[in-house]
Amino acid sequence: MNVDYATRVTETVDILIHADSLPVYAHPGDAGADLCSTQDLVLEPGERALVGTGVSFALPDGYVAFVVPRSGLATKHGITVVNAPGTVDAGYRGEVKVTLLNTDRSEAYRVAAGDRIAQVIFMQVSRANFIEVDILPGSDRGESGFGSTGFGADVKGQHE
Ligand SMILES: O=c1ccn([C@H]2C[C@H](O)[C@@H](COP(=O)(O)OP(=O)(O)OP(=O)(O)O)O2)c(=O)[nH]1
Ligand SMILES: [Mg+2]
Repeated sequence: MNVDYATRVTETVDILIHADSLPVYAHPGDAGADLCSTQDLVLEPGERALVGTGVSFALPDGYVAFVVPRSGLATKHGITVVNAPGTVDAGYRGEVKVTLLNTDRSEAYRVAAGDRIAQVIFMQVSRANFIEVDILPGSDRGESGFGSTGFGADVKGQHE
């Protein structure tokens, strides 16, 4: 099928923001907008730090912002976000901060103010209306989990 990507509509949502510098979508269609550090710091091997971004949001009700690592920093330098995905609640009005961790065993990592340290993804979420029952409905998987289907190419329990 021939899809004309130019005619596809990208859905956007208005996000109220207070920011030193706006998060940046590096390419059209990117899911994540990069967040920048407000501070200079050095992360020694194994060290973590709470890093400011200078950004605060008033998210629409029913939305969440997830703070997630940048793959380049992770792959090249072992820099990740400890609690990924960091959850920014719709009601939170404080500065969005990033708990960076240097997982590298030998190399320190230097962050300069203005560096893009993580990215933020906006998503709609459902809140649960918990309905207590005595017995849960059955399912194929049941209580199997934690590797129950194996790890090779063959999937245990697979059916037509
Ligand atoms: O990576 C993150 C994660 C959270 N937050 C902010 C926004 C979020 O709404 C608030 C609380 O986050 P969370 O609920 O994950 O932390 P908690 O340890 O449960 O704190 P609290 O008791 O305040 O809910 O902290 C960030 O700025 N960055
Ligand atoms: Mg919480």
